[in-house]
Amino acid sequence: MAERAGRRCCLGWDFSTQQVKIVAVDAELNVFYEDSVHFDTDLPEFGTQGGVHVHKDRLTVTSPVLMWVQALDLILEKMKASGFDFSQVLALSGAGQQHGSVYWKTGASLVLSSLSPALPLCQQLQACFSISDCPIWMDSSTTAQCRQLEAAVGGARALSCLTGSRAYERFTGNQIAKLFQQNPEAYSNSERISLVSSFAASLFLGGYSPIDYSDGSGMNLLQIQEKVWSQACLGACAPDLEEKLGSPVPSCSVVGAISSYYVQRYGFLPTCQVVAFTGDNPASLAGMRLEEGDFAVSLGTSDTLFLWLQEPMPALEGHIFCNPVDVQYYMALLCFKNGSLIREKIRDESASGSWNKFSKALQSTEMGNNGNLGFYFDVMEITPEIIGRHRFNAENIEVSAFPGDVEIRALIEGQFMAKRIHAEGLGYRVMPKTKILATGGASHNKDILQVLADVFGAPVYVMDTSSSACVGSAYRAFHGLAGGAGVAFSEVAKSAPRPSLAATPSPGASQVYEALLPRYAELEQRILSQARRPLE
Ligand SMILES: Nc1ncnc2c1ncn2[C@@H]1O[C@H](COP(=O)(O)OP(=O)(O)O)[C@@H](O)[C@H]1O
Ligand SMILES: O=C(CO)[C@@H](O)[C@H](O)COP(=O)(O)O
Repeated sequence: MAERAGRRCCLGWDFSTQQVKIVAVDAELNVFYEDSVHFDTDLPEFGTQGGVHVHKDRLTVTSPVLMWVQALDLILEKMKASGFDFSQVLALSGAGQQHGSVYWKTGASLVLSSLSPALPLCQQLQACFSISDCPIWMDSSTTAQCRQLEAAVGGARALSCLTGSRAYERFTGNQIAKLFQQNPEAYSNSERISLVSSFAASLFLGGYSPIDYSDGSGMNLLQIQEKVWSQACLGACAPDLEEKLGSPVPSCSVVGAISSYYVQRYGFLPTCQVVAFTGDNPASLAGMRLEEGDFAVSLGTSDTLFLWLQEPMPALEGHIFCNPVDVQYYMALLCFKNGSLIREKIRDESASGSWNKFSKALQSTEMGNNGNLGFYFDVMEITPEIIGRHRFNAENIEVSAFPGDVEIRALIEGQFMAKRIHAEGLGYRVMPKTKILATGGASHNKDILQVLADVFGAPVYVMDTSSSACVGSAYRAFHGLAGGAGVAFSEVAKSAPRPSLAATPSPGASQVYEALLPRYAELEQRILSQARRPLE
């Protein structure tokens, strides 16, 4: 997309699972530049599928750290080639896929702070990481470490009250504990441990960026009320961890000025400020300017559902994070691992790989799918912990297959019923004024959004760009620049374009789903109890 000269702007980055994306947002909060680098297709030499490597045990999932570095080189070169005027950038911020961790080798900070503008980052940072493949949010290999952490702090509920979540396999503290137990040398050779978000900020700073409170809440290490690392959790995970993490900071903090590397190589001004990076879901909350009572549904690689919370309500399911735009508040989040990738698989199997045909199947089938329901968890789901595909006919009898169109509707209805049931299980209710704000790649698909509106019985809104994490990051950069905590984020973002209406509930939807939702919940329980039985 061509740059328009002379626009003062902030940049918003997103280092997500499948790609690195960027937007430039001008002072009137209009997006005027968008770009992305897709890991699988633009950097095939790393051999990722969906941006990740799934290991032989099917539980360990990693991404190469140098792929993220090279993606940044590539996207900056693309911007430069398009004539983007970096001297107009006042500040930048960004987001990262949550929970993933990067291990900087002893001595790396020296390399980071003395980068030569003549060379790309990836050439200079090659030897800077004590492990080349970083654990990411899809990893579920740390069950033993989760149980150890919960035991150390008095159980799952105690951990949830302290850190906002019971122990989850993908949460960074448990991943660090696994690294320390299995590869103590790599752990002790790491002078700093970053989240993907703070790692990306560090690349821009030319020095280590602190972890922000909101993304830091996804580690099982941060006391979300006091906003300090929990000594009990640190101690249970690995020795000397506090110094490797650095102190956490409010999400709206300016963490420094951009490194001279970017000034000399790309023409940024040395005054360009870097505002703390955060998690992609918190950044989306900022981008969608979520209000209390609204539900946000992100349909990216993962599906997530999140909302703004006044008070933390820790539970044994779901997560409470510190709020990324107002340090007094919180956000609740549910994560569903089988999101876009299973939609793609069913599209390939039942709609010849075409989103168009997938949509036609949704259009040609009835709400409620004549009573046919499905659960599609090709990888171990997070919410709830189920694996496998399970299909039921209107008599609740498990069947082995559905016709293609029925399969597609069963998948999409099932995905949204699960979201509503689990959100309601935590006490969050759809009210008459509830809006659903949808984002992520699949929010391009109006027919998927129609099912979302029908299942929730609420209107669905979308932003002009499906990359609300990038847009939210740019808004957060303006917020940090304006003074951060001393200024209301809503004031800074007030002129931002409003989301537009994409779908309203169809007539009769509430009757159909009021009948179907309890059935879905019962069948989910049935699958869960069958899965548990062999262990008992
Ligand atoms: N028209 C569409 N209908 C449904 N899903 C789509 C459509 N276009 C893109 N997607 C999905 O969007 C996903 C990428 O979403 P995105 O939010 O960019 O991911 P992430 O930020 O996790 O890298 C792809 O995996 C793809 O399945
Ligand atoms: O694990 C979570 C949230 O807890 C995921 O939502 C990750 O943050 C990945 O995000 P996407 O790349 O799917 O947007």
